[in-house]
Amino acid sequence: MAPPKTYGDDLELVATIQALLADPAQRDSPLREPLEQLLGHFQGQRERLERLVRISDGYHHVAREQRLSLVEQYDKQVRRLEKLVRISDRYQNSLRELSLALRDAAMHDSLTGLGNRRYLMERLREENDRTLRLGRGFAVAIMDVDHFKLVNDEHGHEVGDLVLQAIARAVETGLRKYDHCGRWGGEEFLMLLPETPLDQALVIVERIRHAVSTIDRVGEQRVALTASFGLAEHHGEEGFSATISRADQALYAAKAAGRNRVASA
Ligand SMILES: Nc1nc2c(ncn2[C@@H]2O[C@H](COP(=O)(O)OP(=O)(O)OP(=O)(O)O)[C@@H](O)[C@H]2O)c(=O)[nH]1
Repeated sequence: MAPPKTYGDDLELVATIQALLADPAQRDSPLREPLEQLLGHFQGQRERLERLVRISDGYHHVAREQRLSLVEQYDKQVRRLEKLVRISDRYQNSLRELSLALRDAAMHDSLTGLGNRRYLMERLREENDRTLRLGRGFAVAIMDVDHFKLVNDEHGHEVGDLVLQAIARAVETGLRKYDHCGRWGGEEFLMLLPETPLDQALVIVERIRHAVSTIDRVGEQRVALTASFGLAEHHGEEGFSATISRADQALYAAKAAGRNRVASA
């Protein structure tokens, strides 16, 4: 089988025809006219082919430009996205910090820095769940400053505030590191002693009662302070509200019995 014709073969043929037409010996040849037509046809084809090549080159050029600009656009978008991610990360971090600060503020008493009632309720729920799971009880003590109204009346509200802060420090210092304490309201504080039977809790609460009674000065002001305590041990079979009620009743009993003492229920 003959090999396929190439463009080079065609050029050779064109050169042969041109040589024939240029040959003076062939001037009167009867083939001259068809050869001239063939040459014209070849030249027409060649021009068409060159036009096609130019168009194709142009098309490739445009496609290449478009491809480059697409790559650039893509890179730009990626950089923009990376920037957005960085901004969003920073934004989320500050939101997280803000929400932690808000949570902290919502859980703490601003005067004493201790946990507030909401904080204490969370700890009570946790300890209550632990008791239900593991069967270990906990003790609750409620402390109320004795005749605190007199402190305010005699020394003013500001000194009253300082007294509450000093008492908060005495309570914190007297507790173990795994105990919880907070301001239950006004001049009342609540202590939560995990996994502590009543007799052990009594020793700890007595220590705090004594510490409060030794506060004799806040700032420049001399003061005489005592506090009364109601203590109750929580058992799995009762809700923690019932334990708090019992501690409250014991506190009233301590007040009624003359204050500056611990009563247990
Ligand atoms: N300075 C100050 N006083 C407070 C604060 N919260 C409550 N109090 C005061 O605490 C006093 C509590 O008085 P009472 O409930 O009558 O009790 P008490 O004088 O402590 O007497 P007993 O509890 O019976 O020993 C009130 O005068 C309140 O105004 C506070 O944040 N700062």
